[in-house]
Amino acid sequence: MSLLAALPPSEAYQVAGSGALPSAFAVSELATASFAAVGHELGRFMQATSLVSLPPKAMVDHRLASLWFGYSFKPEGWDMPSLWDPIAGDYRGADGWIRLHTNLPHHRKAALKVLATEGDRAAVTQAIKSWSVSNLETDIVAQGGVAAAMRSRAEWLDHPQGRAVTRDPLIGWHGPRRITLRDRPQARADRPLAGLRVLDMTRVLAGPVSTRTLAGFGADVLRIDPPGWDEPGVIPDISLGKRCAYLDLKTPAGLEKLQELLAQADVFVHGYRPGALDALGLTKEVRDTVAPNRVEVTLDAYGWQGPWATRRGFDSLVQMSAGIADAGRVWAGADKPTPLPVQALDHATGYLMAAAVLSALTEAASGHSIMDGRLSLARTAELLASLAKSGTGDPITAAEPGDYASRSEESGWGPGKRLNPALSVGEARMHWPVPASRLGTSDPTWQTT
Ligand SMILES: CC(C)(COP(=O)(O)OP(=O)(O)OC[C@H]1O[C@@H](n2cnc3c(N)ncnc32)[C@H](O)[C@@H]1OP(=O)(O)O)[C@@H](O)C(=O)NCCC(=O)NCCSC(=O)C(=O)O
Repeated sequence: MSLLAALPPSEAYQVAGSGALPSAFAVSELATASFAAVGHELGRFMQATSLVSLPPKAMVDHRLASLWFGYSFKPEGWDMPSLWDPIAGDYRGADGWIRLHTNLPHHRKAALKVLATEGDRAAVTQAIKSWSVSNLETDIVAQGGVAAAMRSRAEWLDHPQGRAVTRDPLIGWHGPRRITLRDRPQARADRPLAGLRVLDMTRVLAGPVSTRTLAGFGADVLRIDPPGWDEPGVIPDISLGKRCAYLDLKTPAGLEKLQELLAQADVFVHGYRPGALDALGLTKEVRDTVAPNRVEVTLDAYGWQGPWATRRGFDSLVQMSAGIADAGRVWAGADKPTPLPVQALDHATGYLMAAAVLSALTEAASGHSIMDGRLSLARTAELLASLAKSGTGDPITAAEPGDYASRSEESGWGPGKRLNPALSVGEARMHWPVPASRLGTSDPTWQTT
């Protein structure tokens, strides 16, 4: 059994272009290598499913790969909503810095409750001044909120959770199973994932990047969210190529419908913290019973062992915890947290999740048993920290008109331009006939038969 364990060696793929996102870390190198991981695994899958006789070499456009780690969509004649809630951000406490993540209403409520303020930014700044940042982090997390104190790399590597993360493999594979893949007569060398049904229960950026990637090679992706859920700052970017439906899994009818969809899915990708799916009635036993032939890949924020294994989290918080924002501060000569220029932990984890799905599909197509794959933002941070910067060429700062497709995309909000794809694998070039659409706008049904 050889399930994906690491980034592919550089001789396994071709790269065009040069440049680097300005950073203390090898962000552009990570971007190119994580696209390459998808391409490499897709090539192997194409061979395993007899779409090609030999795996074609992946071709990654280095500049575009870096740009896709930022925003892929540029609205024409309208503005994207802000990515951040007005209170989200970095604050100085009595003994250091802390970041609050308040984009989701229940996370905002938890933070404001601990700070005992109704809260505009000025009131929150004032309230945090007297707090020890690690006490504040503990109290907000205890209320079901999300926040992270800034730690140095050395502090993180000495922290019980930092130590636990370094014991996690890049992709943890668990629970060997044998599965039988469905025939997909639609699949072709230029659209290798056509007909592949991917059930997507991921949120914000990391998980949704993985399913956007699979859709880019033809997969039928159906995203499920709780009724009313929205992430306005990111959905136009990451709902590309997907259909999005609401289902209330706390009702018997919603749960039954979800199980029906899962039973028909080839792939299940989710970003529910350890235990969160179980609480909704979708335990591993239920998933194995309902959908024994699925491939399953998931992510969490802080890793799969250690005291923070079930902690809620986002890229910008993991950057604070894991010493990335502090190393950026030192590199930039700044007096405040300095994060990566893009949310690289999310994006790299997303592409690696897509590569993990393809790796498991290849094993299954080759008649081997598979396992469920687990990734985390914190483990991806360790991968980033281990990469050397090799960047030559001009800094990659912002996308230019030539980086975008010439034709506009009619998204669910209005027209816009999408970045040109960064990856091709033989005849297969990423593209998305389905434009970005709002959450909850499709029926919870599969498009492909
Ligand atoms: C994404 C999260 C932070 C979201 O946090 P929360 O909304 O607080 O998560 P929870 O799972 O606890 O869900 C909150 C509640 O919603 C309920 N819930 C969830 N889905 C449903 C549906 N479909 N129907 C009904 N109810 C639902 C769930 O049971 C909980 O109920 P109650 O228990 O009754 O309240 C977390 O899930 C997480 O850390 N996931 C792992 C890492 C990850 O994916 N992070 C986002 C990507 S990082 C990223 O993209 C970025 O940084 O940007």
